[in-house]
Amino acid sequence: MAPAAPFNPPSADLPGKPFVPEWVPPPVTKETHKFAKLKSIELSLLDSEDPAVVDALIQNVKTAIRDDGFLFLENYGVSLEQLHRQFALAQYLYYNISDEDKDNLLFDPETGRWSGYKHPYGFKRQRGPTDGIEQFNWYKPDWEDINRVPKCLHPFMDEIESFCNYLTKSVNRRLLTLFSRVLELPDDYLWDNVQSHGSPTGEGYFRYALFRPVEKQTEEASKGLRMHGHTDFGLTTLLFSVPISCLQIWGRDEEWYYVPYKPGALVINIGDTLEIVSGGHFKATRHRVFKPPVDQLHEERLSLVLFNSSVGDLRMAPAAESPLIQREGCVEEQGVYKEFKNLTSKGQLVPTNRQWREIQISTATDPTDTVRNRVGADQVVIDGKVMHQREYMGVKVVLPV
Ligand SMILES: O=C(O)CCC(=O)C(=O)O
Ligand SMILES: [Fe+2]
Repeated sequence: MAPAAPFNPPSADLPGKPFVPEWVPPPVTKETHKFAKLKSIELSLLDSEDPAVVDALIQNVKTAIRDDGFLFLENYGVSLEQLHRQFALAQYLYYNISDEDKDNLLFDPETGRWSGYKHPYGFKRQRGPTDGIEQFNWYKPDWEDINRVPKCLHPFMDEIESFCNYLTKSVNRRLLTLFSRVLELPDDYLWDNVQSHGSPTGEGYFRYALFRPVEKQTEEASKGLRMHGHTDFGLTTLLFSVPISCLQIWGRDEEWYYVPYKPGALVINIGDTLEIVSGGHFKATRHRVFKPPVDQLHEERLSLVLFNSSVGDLRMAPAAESPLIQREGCVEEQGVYKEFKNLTSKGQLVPTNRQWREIQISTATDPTDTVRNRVGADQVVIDGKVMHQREYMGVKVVLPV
C-alpha cells in the first residue's frame, strides 16, 4: 500500500492560542502482578512492499483478536509529543472549564447520547453519589456547533478536530483494513459498509476523561470498581495507553488483568458490532475500570478515548460474503453474537446499531449503586462466579463483575 501520511496537526503556537501547560505523565506503578501480556501490532507494517511482512502482520492480528479480543497498536502515525499535546489539552480543560459551561453543557444520557459534560456524580444527569469521573464527549452535534464545546477549548478546536479526523480516517481506516483482510474481504469492506461517516467521529464519539481518586465511602460502595465490566457497543475503540493502571481486561482464565502502560501505544478494543459482523470470529473485549495498584491510588488519571461507531440504521449480522466465515462457519461459544443469532433464529429483528448503543447509554448504572449491584437484582451467580446480568431489547448480556 502507499505509505500512510503521518499526523500533521495545526500548530500549537498560532496567534490567539493561550499557553497550555505540558502534561507530565505520572509515575508508572511498580506493581507487576496481574498485568496482561498484550500482543503489539505495528500499523506501519501495512505499508511494507514485502508481501511476506504484510502476511505475517495479518496473521498476528488474527491471532491477537481471536485469542484475546484486544491488542496494542504502535507506529500508527502520531508521535508521543503530538499525543502528549492532546493530554495537555485534556488537563487544561479540567483546570479551566467554567461552572457555567458545566451547567450549560451537562450531559443527558437518558437521551441515549452521552454528549457534553459529565459531572463527577455518577452516570445520570441528576447528581448521585460521587464517582470522581469527569468527561467531555464530542458527538456529531458537538462538532457542528462550537457553543456545545467548553469555551476554554475553543482556541484549540482546530487541533482536536484534526486529531480525531486523523484517528478516524487514517488510523481506524487502516485498522479496519487489517480486520477486513482477516475476514478475507476487500480492504475497505468494513470502512465502506459498517463504519459510520459524516463527522470527525462519524456517529461515534471522542472523550476527554478525568478520573480523580475517590473517597473511602465511594470505594466501599463500589468495591473499587470505577466502571462496570462491559464490552463497547461499536466497531472499534481506540484507547490511549495511560500511566495510571485502571483499565482491566478479562482473561481467558476468567480473571481480571491490568493493561500495562506502553507509552504512545493505542489499546484497541473490539466492539459488539465487530463481533457480530465477524460471525463471532472476533471477540468483543470484556473490560472494566478498577482502582489502580496501591502506589497509584492518589493519582489523577486522564484517559482519551475514540469510540468508532457503525452506521446507526444497520442491523448487525455476520458478513456472509467473508470467505473465512463461508469456510469455517461462525463461532458461537459466547457473547453478543450468539444472543443476536438466537433472536434471528426465532424470527425476531435484532436492534439497529443506534438502538443498541442508545439503550445501553440511557440505562447505564453506577458502580456505587448498592441496590442494583447485588445478587437478586442485576447480579447472578453462574458456576460459582458473580456475574452482572442485564437485558436490552430482548438481548441478554452477562458480564463478569
Ligand atoms: O478509561 C478507560 O481506560 C476505559 C473507559 C471505557 O472502557 C469506556 O468508557 O468504555
Ligand atoms: Fe469501554
